[in-house]
Amino acid sequence: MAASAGEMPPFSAVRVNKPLAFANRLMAAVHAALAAAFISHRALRLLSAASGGGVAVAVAMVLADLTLLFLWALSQAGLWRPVSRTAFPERLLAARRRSELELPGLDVLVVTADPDKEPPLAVMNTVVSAMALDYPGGRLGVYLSDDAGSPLTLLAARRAYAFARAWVPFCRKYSVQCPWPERYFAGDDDQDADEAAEERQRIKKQYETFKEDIEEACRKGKNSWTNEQRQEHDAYVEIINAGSEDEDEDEDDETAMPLLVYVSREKRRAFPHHFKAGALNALLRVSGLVSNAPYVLVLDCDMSCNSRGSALEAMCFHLDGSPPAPENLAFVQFPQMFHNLSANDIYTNDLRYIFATRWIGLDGLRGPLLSGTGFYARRDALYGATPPAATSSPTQDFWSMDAGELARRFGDSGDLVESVRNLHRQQPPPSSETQSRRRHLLPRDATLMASCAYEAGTGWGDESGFMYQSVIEDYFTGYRRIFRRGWTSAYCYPAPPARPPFLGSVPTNLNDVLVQNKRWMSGMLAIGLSPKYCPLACRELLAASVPQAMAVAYFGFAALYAFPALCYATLPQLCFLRGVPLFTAPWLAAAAFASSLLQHFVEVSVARRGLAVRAWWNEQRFWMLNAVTGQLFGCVAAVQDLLGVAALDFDLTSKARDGKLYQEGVFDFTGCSVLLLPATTLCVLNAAALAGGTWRMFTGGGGSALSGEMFPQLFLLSYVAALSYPLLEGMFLRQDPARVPARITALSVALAAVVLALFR
Ligand SMILES: O=c1ccn([C@@H]2O[C@H](COP(=O)(O)OP(=O)(O)O[C@H]3O[C@H](CO)[C@@H](O)[C@H](O)[C@H]3O)[C@@H](O)[C@H]2O)c(=O)[nH]1
Ligand SMILES: [Mn+2]
Repeated sequence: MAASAGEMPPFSAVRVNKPLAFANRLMAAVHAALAAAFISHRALRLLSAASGGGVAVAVAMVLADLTLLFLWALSQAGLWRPVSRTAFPERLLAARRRSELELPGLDVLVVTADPDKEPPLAVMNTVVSAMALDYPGGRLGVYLSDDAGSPLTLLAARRAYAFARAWVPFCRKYSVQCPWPERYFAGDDDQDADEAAEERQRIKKQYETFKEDIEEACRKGKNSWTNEQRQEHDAYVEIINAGSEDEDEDEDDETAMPLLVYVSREKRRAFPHHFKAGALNALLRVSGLVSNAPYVLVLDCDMSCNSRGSALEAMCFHLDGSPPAPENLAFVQFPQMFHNLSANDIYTNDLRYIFATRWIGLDGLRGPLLSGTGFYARRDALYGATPPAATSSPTQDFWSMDAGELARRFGDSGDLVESVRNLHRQQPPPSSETQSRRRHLLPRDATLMASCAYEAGTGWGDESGFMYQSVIEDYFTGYRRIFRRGWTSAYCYPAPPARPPFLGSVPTNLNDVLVQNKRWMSGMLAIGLSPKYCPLACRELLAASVPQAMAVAYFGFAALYAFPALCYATLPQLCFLRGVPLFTAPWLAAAAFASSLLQHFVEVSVARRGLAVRAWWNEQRFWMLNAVTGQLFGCVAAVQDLLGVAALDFDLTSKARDGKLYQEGVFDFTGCSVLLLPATTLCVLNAAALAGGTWRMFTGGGGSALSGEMFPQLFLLSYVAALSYPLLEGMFLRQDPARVPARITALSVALAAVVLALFR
């Protein structure tokens, strides 16, 4: 694991995108100046304004604009210094051939929670894809956590192993690019090698049998594992390799089968299970006992490996001790990309804002935020160590800690404590004897590691492992555990048309999307507003990097967009109806608005490598919709959480829908509930105000009505109406079952009427 010495060429390169950095900074300067002028104008008018209702409206608008400016300013950190990185795995491999370095062990942690919402076949595709990564089999372990403890998933895992015994060698032999069987057999690979044709047919048959078996088992097993059993079950750990035919064969490090371990942690209603973070911590412990690899890859069950190369690419950064690999590197993040995106992505599921823009910018500072899945992290960093003097050398913390302190932090399993200490040592590759022991013998404490009581009174979830205080464990862990302690990260973004390293699935109906956003927003706002954790009050983070603190804070406060959105969706409308102008400097308002639209348009187009009008429009629309739904309810939930009224929940997204309407670019309102109500109500209100106010404006309701001062509002209301057209259509024009539910429409009309009557 020696760092690359002077004569070795670096394993990675980094390039700053200077023209883009310049353009971003220029646009930021222009917008900052315009926004400041606009807000000052408004504030000055306010000072000289008459008293009464007008002042309250003006104060609200100034506060709304200040909130927008604040969030906008925080978001600029992620545009400041965009970079792109390249990894050179062939150099790494060459160094390895010259015995200048060893590849460290790698444990892949996959989590699943519900066999109904997360079909086992898809989960097993993820498992198998990870087993087929291009990495020495003797150093690769895949751990699957099944929070439901479902016998179906266990059975599927055993079948998956049997299939992998054919699949993994096949991928190795023919250097298959796509390790994800379902996609590979659907034709996603340049299946050119004629020599492989025969074997491919044979394995395809095996895959089909495997698939049928699992689907059959799912049909038969439906409803046989009750909700009760999902929430209350014992811990169970099984090394799937044990007892398989390869017992004594392939002990060669390179050609060995990777380890596959099934873990179902104990669940009891009386014990909080901390959702995904709790599952990952159980996996960290079990894997610590079994293989204790110094690096881990975390994967959601719906995010499969789509290329075999990511492991070696990640190691190019981790094992390269000298620049340009970042110093104190804790994790290498790969982008989340998705296999079921629609070309007309009406819910902006592609997460362009994060993975194709901000992470590239943050990579030029101290690295992107931890993003839940698709990252290769150092185990010791996740355990809560402080960075060592030199990258890729082990940290000292756990070595110097006394046994009592280690036991307090990690719990009192002597074996686990020993495994933590061992992280300090430069680990030699496991001998074939250890390997074979691992494959067959479950360590003594493995089941204990997955029990409810094990964490009681320890540092798990706070000082060690993934953090529990937020349902957005990735965001919070990245911020507190990693960046605050001085670690950094790197972003490995294979710009299209390069093969996406991982592909996940997106929710395909509006309600699922909003529920997911509400979870993200509430979880992050609970951190932003927390007196203890607020990123802008975190001295260590600010000392490490102010722009990084800004980026972390941006996400911590993003839900606050709900407030300006609510103001802008009601006040200009009500005032327009009465003929009261709100934008008394029309040109300034227009310029500030235009510069913000332009900046957004440039961002989207740069990410998409071409003028992207439709994607830009989709983002404008979804941003507006989400602000008064996911973000608004996120605010409510975060405040309830902070006040201790109701704890935040992790609503799982369903991965089992076909998403036909989403693919066609049609809004699917099925299952939409009260979460959508503010949006539909405001949409009706805006349409009514637009109609009524325009009528008044042109039929001479008041002498000054036609003066230019009303035009900004006329434009704003028209813009909102155009953006919200799918909602109007869904309420009043569509007849299909996926239209807005009738009771939501009725309620929205009634609520809008009440508001109009009250503030007429
Ligand atoms: O109690 C739980 C809840 C969830 N999960 C797993 O967590 C993963 C993510 O859940 P999913 O429903 O797919 O949520 P998403 O909204 O798609 O996840 C995004 O948001 C999460 C934070 O809310 C991040 O952790 C994820 O990486 C990120 O992809 C899945 O594998 C689940 O099986 C568990 O293991 N146990
Ligand atoms: Mn997901």
